[in-house]
Amino acid sequence: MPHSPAVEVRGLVKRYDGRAVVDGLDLTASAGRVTAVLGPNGAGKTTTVECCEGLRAPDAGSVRVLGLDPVADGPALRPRVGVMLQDGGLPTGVRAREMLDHVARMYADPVPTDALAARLGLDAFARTTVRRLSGGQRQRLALAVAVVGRPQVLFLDEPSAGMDPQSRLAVWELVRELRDAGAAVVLTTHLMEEAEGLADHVVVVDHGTVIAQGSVADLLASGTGTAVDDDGTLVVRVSADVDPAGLRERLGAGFGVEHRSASSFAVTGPVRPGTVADVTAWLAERDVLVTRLDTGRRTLEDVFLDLTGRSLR
Ligand SMILES: Nc1ncnc2c1ncn2[C@@H]1O[C@H](COP(=O)(O)OP(=O)(O)OP(=O)(O)O)[C@@H](O)[C@H]1O
Repeated sequence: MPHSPAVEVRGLVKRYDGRAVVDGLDLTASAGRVTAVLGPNGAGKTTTVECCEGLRAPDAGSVRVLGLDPVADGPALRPRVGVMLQDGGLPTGVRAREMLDHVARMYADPVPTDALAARLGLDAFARTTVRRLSGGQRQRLALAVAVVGRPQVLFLDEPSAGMDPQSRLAVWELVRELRDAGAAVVLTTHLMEEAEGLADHVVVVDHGTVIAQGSVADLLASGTGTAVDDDGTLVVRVSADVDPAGLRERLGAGFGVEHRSASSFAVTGPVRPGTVADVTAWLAERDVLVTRLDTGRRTLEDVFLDLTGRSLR
């Protein structure tokens, strides 16, 4: 089997108004693998993917998809590449199912649309025009349109953004199947859970360039944070919102406590069995139930924040 990468980006530069929003970016994606591109808002992910899709021409560097130039060889690539744009990118006056059937007719060997519509739950809004679809429904239709031609390369820009949990699971299952069938899947996402669950290879982009890459396991192992060997993170999910600030005093010096959401907080520091006991006792005194405890394992989100910092873009 030939092993040239399905997508190969070298030294990509894209400027807007003289500002390089993609600045010497390298990216490789292979057949039969899901490559997830992560990065803060404005990092240059969509611009990079749009250059791969032939929607934007690079200012410098090279982009090859299946060995071809996405701009110059667009007509040759179109039947072999599936694209799901961030805003759906579908014409708004067409009914959902007509849209899918119309696109399917353009391919020699499309996926049967009845089955595809059923598994992505399109039947419930088959006769609704794209304009009237909810955000998540539009995303599901856009995904169906992207995959109906059995693409060898599939670009998904934030595929599950705005989707309910049921749809997200259906999308993940479909992406895994396509990957297992040999497609090269490139997806951008802000969902760390999506990257952890789907990606064979993760590329972290910031300020238009790649700042880290590898498998999820590689990235978790290569933690760049300040944690010393002895330190760990205890992520605590709770049944009721609780301000964990007082817990810091209880745990003493060397511990940090971070409120993450209404139902979770994280304790960082030299986490020991006694620490877990202290945390649960402190919560019990407040009549708050622990619904989940994760110990000792940095998450992809921890790594991502270490790499890209905490300032808003
Ligand atoms: N057509 C355009 N004209 C001018 N600036 C643009 C254009 N398209 C994108 N940009 C800018 O390029 C930068 C990168 O945008 P891009 O959409 O690639 O980021 P992203 O990583 O996909 O971000 P997000 O996570 O928010 O989707 C941003 O600062 C954006 O404002």
